[in-house]
Amino acid sequence: MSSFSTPPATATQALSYQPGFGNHFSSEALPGALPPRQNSPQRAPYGLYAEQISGTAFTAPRTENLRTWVYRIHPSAGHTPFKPMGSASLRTAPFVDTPATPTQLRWDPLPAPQTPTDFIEGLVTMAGNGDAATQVGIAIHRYRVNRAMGDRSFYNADGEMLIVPQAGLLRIRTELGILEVSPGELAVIPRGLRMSVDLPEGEAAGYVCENYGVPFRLPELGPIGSNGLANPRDFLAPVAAYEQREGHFEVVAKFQGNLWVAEQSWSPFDVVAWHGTLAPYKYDCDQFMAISTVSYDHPDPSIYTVLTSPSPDPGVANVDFVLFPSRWLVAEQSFRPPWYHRNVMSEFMGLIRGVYEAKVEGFVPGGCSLHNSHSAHGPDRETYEKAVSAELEPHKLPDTLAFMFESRYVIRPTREAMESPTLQADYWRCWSDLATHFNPVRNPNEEIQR
Ligand SMILES: O=C(O)Cc1cc(O)ccc1O
Ligand SMILES: [Fe+2]
Repeated sequence: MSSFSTPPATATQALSYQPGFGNHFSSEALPGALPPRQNSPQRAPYGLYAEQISGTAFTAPRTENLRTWVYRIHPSAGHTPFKPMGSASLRTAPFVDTPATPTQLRWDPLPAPQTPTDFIEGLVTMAGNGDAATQVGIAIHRYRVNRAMGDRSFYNADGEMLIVPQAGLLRIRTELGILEVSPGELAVIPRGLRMSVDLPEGEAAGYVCENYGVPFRLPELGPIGSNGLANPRDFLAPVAAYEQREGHFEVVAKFQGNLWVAEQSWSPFDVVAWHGTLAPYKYDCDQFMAISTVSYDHPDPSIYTVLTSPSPDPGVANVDFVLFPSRWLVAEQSFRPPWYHRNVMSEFMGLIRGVYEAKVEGFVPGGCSLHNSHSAHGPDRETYEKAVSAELEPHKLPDTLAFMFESRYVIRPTREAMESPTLQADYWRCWSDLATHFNPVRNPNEEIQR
């Protein structure tokens, strides 16, 4: 016997969400399913089981503390013992199977899978750093998938998952409710929360940043003030949505770098009500309030930080998630694209749509690039030539959305990424034919009035 409190995965009915970043949310799919004044009453409403899921140590400071109480049909513990399960291309840090190269790297999109492949089977680890065991660093994966997870669910004890779709809608069922996430939006699934990814459009591709460190939060705004960049109210958490379904359900765990699978005879998405601060969420990148110069020069890309996972050193990120959206460029007397640079932090970039402002060609939607600590990079030749001869009128960057995972730790590519046919062998050539303009006897800038 099965019954649904929510429509099945193919339905198109709009979902409800609760707005706000880091709120203490409350949601019940049946009236009165949340105990009115305590977390763990002798008997929970409707005969439900109470269970607490914590995302930080019990004793973490209030401002950082994440935990949620769920009221569910079955407690989560009732599954068979976990058995090891292989994984095709999913890897976990530390990454030591191939030396990290200082060469600039760029990849084409992943090819379409040849066999039915779900979201977990389709994760291909590109690079990462730190060590999942000590909760430091990240792993960066890509996915290209064509099969719904259906009655297979997944939780990741190694880190939270920032999912950045590039193509295809994701319908993510979680214990706390359902998120639908389109290209141009992102989703964050907290460490340990069970989820299942279905594909209403049949296939999907995108990127995942698995964050072993402290959970993503909004960056400080400093002198920007109390508004701007990603505004808290644009983050959306789901509402409680439970399934009461019996059958054969798999729970896949990612634990210390390995996948494990257990079985149970009921859907893990059986939470009827919940309240708390630990919640999955989504964000529409088109809501990002971009701030930049209205006078001169190109600001550091940290001005486009959406979310940050801090490291113990103030201002230095385990990982920042940075967006490069469509926006107006108005800088006067300035070289407007990103400058040439060597960054102590390491930069992994992806492209959702359009053309990235520093690369005329070769960096395509679904592709990615890696410029590691102190590896020199910047605009390709054509971008440079256009930028130095451009009329500096106000100019709107046409529809585009690129992003960067920037980390203080060197981002080591995996052996699979280095041996992949998608690796562009000639990427380095985009800078090799930059012309020399130097002329020691004539400085045309002397003719320009400042
Ligand atoms: O390398 C890149 O393209 C990312 C980047 C963008 C920018 O505007 C300034 C610095 C930077 O690293
Ligand atoms: Fe850069």
